Amino acid sequence: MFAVKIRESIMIAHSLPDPFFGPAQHMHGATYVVDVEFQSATITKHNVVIDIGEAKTITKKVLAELNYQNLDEITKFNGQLTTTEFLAKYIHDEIKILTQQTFAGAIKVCLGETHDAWASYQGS
Ligand SMILES: Nc1nc2c(c(=O)[nH]1)N=C([C@H](O)[C@H](O)COP(=O)(O)OP(=O)(O)OP(=O)(O)O)CN2
Repeated sequence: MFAVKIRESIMIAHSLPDPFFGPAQHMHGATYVVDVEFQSATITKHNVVIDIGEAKTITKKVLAELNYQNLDEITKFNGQLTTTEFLAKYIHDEIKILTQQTFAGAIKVCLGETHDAWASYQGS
């Protein structure tokens, strides 16, 4: 299996309004390190999984909607607990849509929320 991984980061604010999350029920900030891995059993005629420039451009486009935002104010997240797992899948799904013409492999999105905690979503 081949893979290309790129890294970006975003800063957001949000709350997780459920007693399950203890103090994180209240508004707080997070800086996520966002790792996006493009996986493929084959490589193209140019011997790449995906052009790294394209991978970064598309990832930045998806993240731009979230960066410096209060996620509680984003209408499409209404009623959702915007956990790291939820955001990893959301970012995955958006990147998948934007790469549907150019990349047929699997995508894994891993969000590092602190130096010692991560969550990820891997598509098929
Ligand atoms: N599986 C997840 N668990 C938690 C998430 C998450 O996104 N996925 N998010 C949070 C909070 O947003 C925040 O990042 C951390 O909150 P905090 O209560 O300080 O963290 P801990 O649960 O690690 O710490 P304890 O205070 O020991 O409970 C929380 N969990």
